Amino acid sequence: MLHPKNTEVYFTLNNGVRMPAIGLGTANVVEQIPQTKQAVKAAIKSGYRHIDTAWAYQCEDRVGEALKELFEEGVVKREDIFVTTKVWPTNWDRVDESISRSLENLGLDHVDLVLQHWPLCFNRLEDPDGIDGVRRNPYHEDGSPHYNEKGDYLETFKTLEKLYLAKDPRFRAIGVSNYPVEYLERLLKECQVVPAINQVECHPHLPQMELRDFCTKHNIRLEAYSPLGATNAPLIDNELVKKIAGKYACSTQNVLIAYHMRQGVVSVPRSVNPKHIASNVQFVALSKEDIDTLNKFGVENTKRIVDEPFAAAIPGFRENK
Ligand SMILES: NC(=O)C1=CN([C@@H]2O[C@H](COP(=O)(O)OP(=O)(O)OC[C@H]3O[C@@H](n4cnc5c(N)ncnc54)[C@H](O)[C@@H]3O)[C@@H](O)[C@H]2O)C=CC1
Ligand SMILES: O=C1O[C@H](CO)[C@@H](O)[C@@H]1O
Repeated sequence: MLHPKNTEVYFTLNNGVRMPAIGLGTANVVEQIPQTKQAVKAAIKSGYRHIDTAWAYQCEDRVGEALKELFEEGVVKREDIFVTTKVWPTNWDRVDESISRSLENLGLDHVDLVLQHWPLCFNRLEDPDGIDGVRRNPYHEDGSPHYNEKGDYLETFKTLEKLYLAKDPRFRAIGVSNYPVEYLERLLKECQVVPAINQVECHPHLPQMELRDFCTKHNIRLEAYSPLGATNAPLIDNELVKKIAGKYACSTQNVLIAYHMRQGVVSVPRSVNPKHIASNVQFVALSKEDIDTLNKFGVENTKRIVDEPFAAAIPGFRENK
């Protein structure tokens, strides 16, 4: 064993910022949103130094309450933790306002990383039950996504880039999420700043081999969302993962997280259960041979688990790529 805990592993981003290799995911299902505060407190007390959140998760205020108490209790200092937030497609042309709103929710003067959440532009439909009065996932009556047809998804990153180059003190790094290779190619042609991160669904059923190679070549760090297979963690019952976990006498959850850690990929498992949060930090020295076996399994059994109908416009999202 090289490291006693996953929480002690850090990766360096392309602008020199150090990012903890594991973070707590906070895209909690609606009923669990009220548990976000205790989950963040449990995570930090278990050694996590990285929280992945977003305006769209409707829990930034609860993350903020937890952090405020942790700072007041002297458990951690602001500079010891890494906080990510994201700009949702309804805010695609309101990047500046979205960042300010997230900081207000979080009660922080800066986050460490801002991601463009999806390469999509949504129309803003007023909805008193939405977030800040706007529907999160807007659809037409016929069920098709309410895209802003005049919008260009790259505008969001271009605005982030402009703020970053102007040394906006509200964040330390910028990146993207859910960008396929084709979109990254366009971004690299039209922008000067290379995104520090591309956060995408990634696990042994979706190893993202082509995207991973592209990101490595261009110094974009891959970050895995849904590392356990999303809600109810279906991948913890995967037979191959169970077999590998048996070899290391560890849990399947630990194999699923080590799969990323050992490949230089950041991961952000979500839980509101303090025992699960604490157990997810056990480091496993997964061998190259076992990683290759898991990658081969994924190439042969590719399956995207997070299926958002609004993602249909993005290449690859409906072809399990
Ligand atoms: N950029 C994007 O578009 C997206 C980002 N994300 C981010 O990634 C994070 C993680 O992905 P998720 O889809 O939330 O799913 P996940 O793959 O982290 O799995 C969450 C499920 O695993 C369960 N779980 C966690 N630890 C466990 C353990 N030790 N034993 C048993 N069950 C356990 C949780 O109770 C929950 O049901 C999100 O919370 C969010 O922060 C997620 C989806 C999309
Ligand atoms: O980050 C996100 O989480 C939700 C649920 O998986 C998804 O819509 C979004 O991209």
